[in-house]
Amino acid sequence: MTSGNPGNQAVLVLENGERYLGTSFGAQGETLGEAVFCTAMTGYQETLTDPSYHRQIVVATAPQIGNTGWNKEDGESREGSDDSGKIWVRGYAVRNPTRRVSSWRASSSLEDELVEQGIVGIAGIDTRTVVRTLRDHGSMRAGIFSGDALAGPDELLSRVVGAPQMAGANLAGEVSTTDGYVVEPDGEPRFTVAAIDLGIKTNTPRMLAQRGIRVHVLPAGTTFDAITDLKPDGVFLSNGPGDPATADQVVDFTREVLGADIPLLGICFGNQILGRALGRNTFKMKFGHRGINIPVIEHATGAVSITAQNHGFALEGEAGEEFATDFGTARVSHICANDGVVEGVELVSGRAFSVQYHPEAAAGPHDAAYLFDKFTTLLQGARA
Ligand SMILES: NC(=O)CC[C@H](N)C(=O)O
Repeated sequence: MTSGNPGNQAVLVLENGERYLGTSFGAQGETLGEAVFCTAMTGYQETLTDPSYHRQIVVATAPQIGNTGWNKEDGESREGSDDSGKIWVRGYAVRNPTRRVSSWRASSSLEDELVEQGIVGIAGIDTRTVVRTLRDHGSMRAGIFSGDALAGPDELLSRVVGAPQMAGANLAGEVSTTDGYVVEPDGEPRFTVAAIDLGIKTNTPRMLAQRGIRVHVLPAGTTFDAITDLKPDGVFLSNGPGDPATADQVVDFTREVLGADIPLLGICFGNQILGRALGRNTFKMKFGHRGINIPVIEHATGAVSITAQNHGFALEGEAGEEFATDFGTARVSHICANDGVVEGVELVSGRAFSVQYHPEAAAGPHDAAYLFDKFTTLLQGARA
């Protein structure tokens, strides 16, 4: 298994007019999205299949990508060709794709999978310079063009600036399950949780099920009345793509959950939703947090977790800040050690909590896995 077509030209065009000439990687054609960078050294399969990356062109800071090929186990999206997960990124920009796959788990190469799923990518560009641009000027719209889509510079730039912005994008409905499904624990279920799929990663229901939870994964747009029929012990709000400021329906839903005193856990988009339900606003970050070694401080204890993250928006707030809500006092529970951005909120009662990072750690460190245990303890306590 080798990466093919190294001779074919491709160009990455940024909204600010910068152009990076490289070779086509994966499918050929045109793709448009928001260019963001991810600093993970491993876990590209999980990154590419994370539905939160919908409409984004990911630039990998790790220079060598593709070493372990593509396998049937690590996909984070349920759909896709065979079981290895649908690729949700809009495009992929890398420095140096590996020429030979080296893993006993690989069923194909990364490039073959990109071709198979029609994902346009680019290789051989100076990704360090692209990342510096995105860091200095912020995430911005971009396009990758190759094959028949290659055209004059002005034409390509006008294609890029004609694409929609990420701010204001309402995307959860585009990635969510339409029918819903159930993930069962191995033994007898101890609890039932209604999980709202705003772009859920496969490992999240898996980690809940490992704790004896029957997980009903439900479409975005599910109403509070619809979940009460399930008599859930708790509600989970998933990660997902797009601008949380557009997610009014699920914010209203969450306020009903909080009003009914049902235990609630949120991850990433789910953290932004809980924050909004508690009366906070979100904002678009300059270039976001995307990687698997981002340090987060728990305000109450000072404990630091190294976390997996992928977000471009955040909640407004300060470390440890307490604020009044319609559901009792809430507080900012976690912040990012790098830049002070809010990384978690909770009701002081303990009934609802959420984090901006990814305890399911796919890929990533397991420092935050205890949060699923904390949720299970909350479900148990709510029954007593
Ligand atoms: N991974 C996520 O859930 C991302 C949430 C949101 N789309 C953001 O970019 O901030």
